[in-house]
Amino acid sequence: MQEVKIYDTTLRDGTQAEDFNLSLSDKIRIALKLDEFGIHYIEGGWPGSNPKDRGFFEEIRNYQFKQAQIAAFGATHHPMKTPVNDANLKELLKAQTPVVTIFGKSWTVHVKDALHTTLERNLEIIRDSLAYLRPQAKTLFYDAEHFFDGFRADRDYALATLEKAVEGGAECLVLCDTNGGNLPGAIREIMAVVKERFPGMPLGIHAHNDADLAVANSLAAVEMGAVQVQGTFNGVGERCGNANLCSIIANLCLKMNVPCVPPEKLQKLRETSRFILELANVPPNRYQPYVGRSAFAHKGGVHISAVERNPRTYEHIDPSLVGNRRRFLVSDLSGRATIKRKAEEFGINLSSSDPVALEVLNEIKQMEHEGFQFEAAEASLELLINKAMGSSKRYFELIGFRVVDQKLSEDDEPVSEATIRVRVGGQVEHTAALGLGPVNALDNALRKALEKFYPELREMELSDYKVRVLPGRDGTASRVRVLIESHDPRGHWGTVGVSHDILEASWQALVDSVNYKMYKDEKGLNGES
Ligand SMILES: CC(=O)SCCNC(=O)CCNC(=O)[C@H](O)C(C)(C)COP(=O)(O)OP(=O)(O)OC[C@H]1O[C@@H](n2cnc3c(N)ncnc32)[C@H](O)[C@@H]1OP(=O)(O)O
Ligand SMILES: CC(=O)C(=O)O
Repeated sequence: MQEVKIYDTTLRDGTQAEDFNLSLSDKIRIALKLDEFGIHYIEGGWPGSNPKDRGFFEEIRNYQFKQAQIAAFGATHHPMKTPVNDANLKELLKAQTPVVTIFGKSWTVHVKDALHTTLERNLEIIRDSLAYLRPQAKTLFYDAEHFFDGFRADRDYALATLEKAVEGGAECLVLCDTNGGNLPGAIREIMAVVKERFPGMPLGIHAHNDADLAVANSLAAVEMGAVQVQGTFNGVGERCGNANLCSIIANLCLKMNVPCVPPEKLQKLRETSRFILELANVPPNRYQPYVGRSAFAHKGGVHISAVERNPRTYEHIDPSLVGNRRRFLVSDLSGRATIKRKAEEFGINLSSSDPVALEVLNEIKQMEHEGFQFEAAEASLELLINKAMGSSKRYFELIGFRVVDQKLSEDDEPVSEATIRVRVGGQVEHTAALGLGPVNALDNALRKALEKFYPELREMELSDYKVRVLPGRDGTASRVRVLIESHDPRGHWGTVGVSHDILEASWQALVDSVNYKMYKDEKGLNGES
């Protein structure tokens, strides 16, 4: 199949997503990352829209790109203006990008109701806008907004808009499913008509995800001969998003054998996806196909037992091809094979026929029934398996703790204070500490008591603390589950506690976290549990 060029619009259409915002320097860093990954075109923004986007185009000129070409995006000229006096078109040229992309109206409803002009005038606008840009634009693309909806409403008119774009000098006609409501069958049928009408003209696709079909529609367009696919990393974009390039690129390379990015770059897919989310401060979707944390996570005991024997039984590709990894989750859906596999991951030799494996399995099932969850608390799980194997070490013993929360008046912030007594070896340590809230006070007091014996605890920090009220009892009498995530310079790990008492649940998770830190340091492990 013919090579498909990937046109990334994360920096433009991506930023039209709710809660997805990028600074100018984020945009530059993402553009460089996309270039490194092997993307062909990077749409940097709309220079006629705002100073940040104009700043982007000024600054990006100072960087050398390996193969990516930067595109500036904008609309055809305003109906009441001519191309020469249209500020938007002028800004597009001032951006001095190797690629200019403009969108125009294909749908009669849009021409009349959104643009407030006549069908005839819109045809002129399209042709004249492109013709004005043509002499100065090295590469000129035309995004036919709402093309599929427009075609269904008035096929001849929609095709006439493309004629005008070709007359104006467009080098690629990018057909857009702007409202994201079309089905792959419609994309195929309409692409077939356009292909016949414009033989030899490169076609592209720009699909939105409102019917959850943007990826399928983009791939259908490629099957019909599209040579350019527009989309965004992680599928961010206006409303429900744009076609997700992570899935499109992986599917083109691994399922359709269509060359798009260099094969060796595919292993950077997950890293690139994460990099962009990190800069936008958006939490990753763990269920995202190919690149999500759960994309190759196996939970059902039957699945794990089979994947152990042959990964192909429950994996559609080798996760390493896209830079992801296989994970085995322990839960009340596990079997002995899961425990054996998990123990192996922790460097513990435990056969699935060993009675300890069954003992651990039953204990986990009982604990999960009580509200524990080990998927995000693998450090607690590792300690539990060690204990069952008789190889756990007790680093300290609690003699007792007391936590006091005092609010002296309505206007005062509450003050939390914890006192704790622990025994380490033969020595008893008695300390007190204040904190921002009772859990923090308890954490501070415990560390203060232990740091004298275990100075490495100073480099450990809690990075996340989550409380979840478990169903079953009413209101404040409910059981709660506390999940704590901790880290040190070498890794991070999760621990869990469950109780009717939020402090007790926090204490359990806290103790596991401290014990795990000392255990992993002793074993020379990096964490990541
Ligand atoms: C399908 C897409 O995703 S297209 C990209 C959408 N992205 C954005 O809108 C983000 C950037 N947009 C902006 O910064 C602003 O909307 C601007 C600068 C472009 C325009 O701002 P304003 O001039 O204040 O207009 P406003 O946003 O209120 O309305 C849009 C204008 O664009 C016009 N317009 C819309 N599409 C087109 C088009 N294809 N060609 C020419 N004009 C168009 C509308 O008719 C309207 O002008 P009017 O009010 O004079 O009739
Ligand atoms: C051009 C564009 O962003 C769209 O039609 O969705």
